[in-house]
Amino acid sequence: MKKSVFAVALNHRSQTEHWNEAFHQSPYKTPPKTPVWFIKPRNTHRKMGDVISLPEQQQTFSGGTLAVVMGKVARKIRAADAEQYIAGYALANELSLAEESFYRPAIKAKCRDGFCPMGEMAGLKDVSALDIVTEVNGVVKQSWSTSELHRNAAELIAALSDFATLQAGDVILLGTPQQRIPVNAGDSVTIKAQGLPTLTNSFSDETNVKTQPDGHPTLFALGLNYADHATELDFNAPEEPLVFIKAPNTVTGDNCVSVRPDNLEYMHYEAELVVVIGKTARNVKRAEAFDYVAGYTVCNDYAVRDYLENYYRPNLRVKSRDTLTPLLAKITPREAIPDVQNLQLKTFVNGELTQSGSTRDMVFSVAFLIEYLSEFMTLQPGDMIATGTPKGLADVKPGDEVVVEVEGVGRLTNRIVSEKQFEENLK
Ligand SMILES: O=C(O)C/C(=C\C=C(/O)C(=O)O)C(=O)O
Ligand SMILES: [Mg+2]
Repeated sequence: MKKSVFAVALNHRSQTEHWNEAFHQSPYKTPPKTPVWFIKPRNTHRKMGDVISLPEQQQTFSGGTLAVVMGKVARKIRAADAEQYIAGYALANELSLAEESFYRPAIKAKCRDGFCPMGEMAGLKDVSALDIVTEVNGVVKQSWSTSELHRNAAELIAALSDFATLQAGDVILLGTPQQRIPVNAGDSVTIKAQGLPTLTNSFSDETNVKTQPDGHPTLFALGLNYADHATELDFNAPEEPLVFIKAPNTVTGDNCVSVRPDNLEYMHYEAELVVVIGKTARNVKRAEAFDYVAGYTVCNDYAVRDYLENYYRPNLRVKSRDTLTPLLAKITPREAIPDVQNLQLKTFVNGELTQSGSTRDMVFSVAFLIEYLSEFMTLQPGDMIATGTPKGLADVKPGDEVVVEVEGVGRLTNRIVSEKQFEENLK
């Protein structure tokens, strides 16, 4: 599996029914209006037959589901046309710790090593009422039907491809019921559905069960990792890192354009230092963290604030839109930066300084973040961590030139264009 795996929370009726009351109260206040997307990054990917290592002292739950596999590039596809973009379907297991909150579907619960095995793909004509059956050690523990989903595969493709270009081989997991199945060391879990190759994986409590995952490097990003920025947004600084993942479709390069969707109130830049991982990191202690760093680069983590849905942020619609993460390709080697916690960050819009801060003010340092992430997942060479942005956000408009820079690391320039300009250039 080389491509992106997108997943959607709260797409099964039993889940929205279960959470309905809570979603009308604080902190949610209102149920989500658009799909609550998340990503299963490459460290989670496994195949049929792989042994999956379970986290210690925390219950893991199986979530048998259907995966739709894209057959060609899909951009702004209508649900009625989605069928022709589908290569086929596969069974998958969206493994998770207990789902306790839908404030950024938590990577700590969903993105552990091995938490997304997937079976072989097959072509199926009609998946509108497909029974997805989960067996544990040969005993049926769950059976649910895709007819119980809020949005079907075509509707999810339309919603996602509206802002994220999908590639052939990209996958969308269609969701799981509220009731998940506990799995324990020694269990063998099989997911079945008529017409699809069965998916079986066994589970172990040995921590050294490894396979070599392939796939896109993961781009982690930190929310509110500078206390002054959190204050600017009327938030308290987080007590634990707020990590989200950005999909490859959002990444663009130096001197490229970024598209500001039409009819918006507020889209802002975010200058960020990006850490590039140089070697496989698991259970790394803070004191050794820099041994695992290849170097540093710079990104601009644009966000469309109009699309933040109250408490469910940041869904991919806000932070993972096509072209909204310019990233400098040049990596400054670790050795060239003696103190990464003392670098100036700046943003200039049309030549005027609008954002200025120092990596000194990070809430969670680079070393802390590597220790934190590698405690529950394997970081691999090429993975990156965008470490958050300081205070000083401002709206950007079509025609603006935006430059973000990190002292000693690099400078990244891009220009904002309207949707109309962008679409015309594509013709
Ligand atoms: O913008 C917000 O409200 C907070 C946030 C993300 C923040 C960053 O990307 C950052 O601080 O660099 C979010 O998505 O909720
Ligand atoms: Mg950011």
